[in-house]
Amino acid sequence: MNTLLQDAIEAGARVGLTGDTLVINGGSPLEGRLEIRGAKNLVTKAMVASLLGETPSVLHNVPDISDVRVVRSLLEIHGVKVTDGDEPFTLRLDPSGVESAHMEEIDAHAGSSRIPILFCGPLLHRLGAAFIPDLGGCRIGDRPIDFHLDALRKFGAVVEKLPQGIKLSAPNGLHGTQVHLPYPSVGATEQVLLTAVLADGVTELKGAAIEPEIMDLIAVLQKMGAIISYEPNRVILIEGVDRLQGYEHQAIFDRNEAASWASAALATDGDIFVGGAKQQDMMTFLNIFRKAGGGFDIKEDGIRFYRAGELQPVVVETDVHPGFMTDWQQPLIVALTQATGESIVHETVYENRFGFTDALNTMGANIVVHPNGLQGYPRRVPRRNLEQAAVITGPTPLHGADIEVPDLRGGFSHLIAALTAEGTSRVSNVGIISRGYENFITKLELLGADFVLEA
Ligand SMILES: CC(=O)N[C@H]1[C@@H](OP(=O)(O)OP(=O)(O)OC[C@H]2O[C@@H](n3ccc(=O)[nH]c3=O)[C@H](O)[C@@H]2O)O[C@H](CO)[C@@H](O)[C@@H]1O
Ligand SMILES: C=C(OP(=O)(O)O)C(=O)O
Repeated sequence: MNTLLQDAIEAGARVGLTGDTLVINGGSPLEGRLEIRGAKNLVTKAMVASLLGETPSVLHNVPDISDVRVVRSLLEIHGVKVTDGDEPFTLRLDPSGVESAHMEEIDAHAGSSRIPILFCGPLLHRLGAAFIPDLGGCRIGDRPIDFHLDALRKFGAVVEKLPQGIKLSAPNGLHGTQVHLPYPSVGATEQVLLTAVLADGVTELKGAAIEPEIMDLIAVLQKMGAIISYEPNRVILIEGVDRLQGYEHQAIFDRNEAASWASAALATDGDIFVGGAKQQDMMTFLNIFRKAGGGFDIKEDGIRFYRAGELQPVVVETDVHPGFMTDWQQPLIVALTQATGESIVHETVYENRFGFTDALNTMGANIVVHPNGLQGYPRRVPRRNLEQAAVITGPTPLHGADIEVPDLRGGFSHLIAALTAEGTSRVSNVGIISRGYENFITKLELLGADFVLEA
């Protein structure tokens, strides 16, 4: 690939363009070394937390992904001065000039990400009012925000639903409260944390999500002066304080990106060293990866992933932490199409997260999706009404096809499928992948992938 073309693709990825098509010649292993940076699912939230401080914050290990650019822009229209730090991959966020944004500027962010909902608490504390545009993020289910709004009302917020979003005010301030989440929602837990830290009094959150990215957000908030304790059985206690300062923090690595490249090594019979990956937060993934025939070497500075033998079928149930994360199943399923026997993936977190398998079937895979889940199978995770299951029967050689990226993780799995398949594939809409995978085009090139960009 020539340099101009490379620059063009990277520029496209930087602005989050969605129209690009990669023409991929598959069938060769991905081999080499790449570095990953901070987690999309922490960095964006830590950026929002900067709104709560009275002094500037400094965030290290920030990836160049489009979700970060969306949050940066939202912070900027609210008067936060966001500048590149002195070191690479560092942002300095100065909230001293926070102000109400103009409606049309906020509107421009409608549908771009799910993070705007987390501006509620911080903006209510800083300005007494907030307007949140309609949310974006991956279309993988209904993705309601009822837990968020119920919790905000308990703190004393008044919520008004408008056609373009929601309007919030807190005429009597925000007060500590008791919240019991019906399901350990990541976003709703973060909503409670970001609201409770400056609320008047103590908040008890039951049924909290405890993903590593949430623990890292708690670390950020503690650095700012918050008092948060994590009790047994998913209970978090937050003692509200009067003021918070800025933080300096190194974001936790992106375990979703690490798991994606690991699955790419497994599917293509490759060998990939993922610099920055850490064992501790990937243990559940590593167990399944090993059972599926993957090998890994844990090093101080990252993890090497490869095939250790014949691929084996596995049964996986996605779950909240410390379970197998829903964002890991799509890339892994591509590898499972090459395993001998029947694998089953029970998707218990979202109700519509197997749409990407249609494209895999057109490439020769044998994947049957059961929209209401599979009854009668022994299960570790209690069944939820929204559950789906995919049965993957392999091995099935994959062949090239024209496919369109539907969402972030499904999109990455399409890339892996095209790289695994014999022949040529046209993968369109790849810009979406830049929401969560920094410079994925450069990384593919580093790993020896054979592809060109079709304008
Ligand atoms: C930006 C970010 O961090 N995204 C992650 C976050 O998404 P997100 O925070 O949106 O996911 P949640 O944990 O909130 O959602 C989990 C489940 O709870 C339901 N729910 C959630 C909120 C609510 O008010 N009502 C409700 O019913 C959802 O529809 C879903 O079925 O956690 C997910 C689960 O680990 C990951 O897949 C996403 O990558
Ligand atoms: C579902 C995801 O992200 P978001 O919540 O930002 O849509 C994801 O990262 O796979």
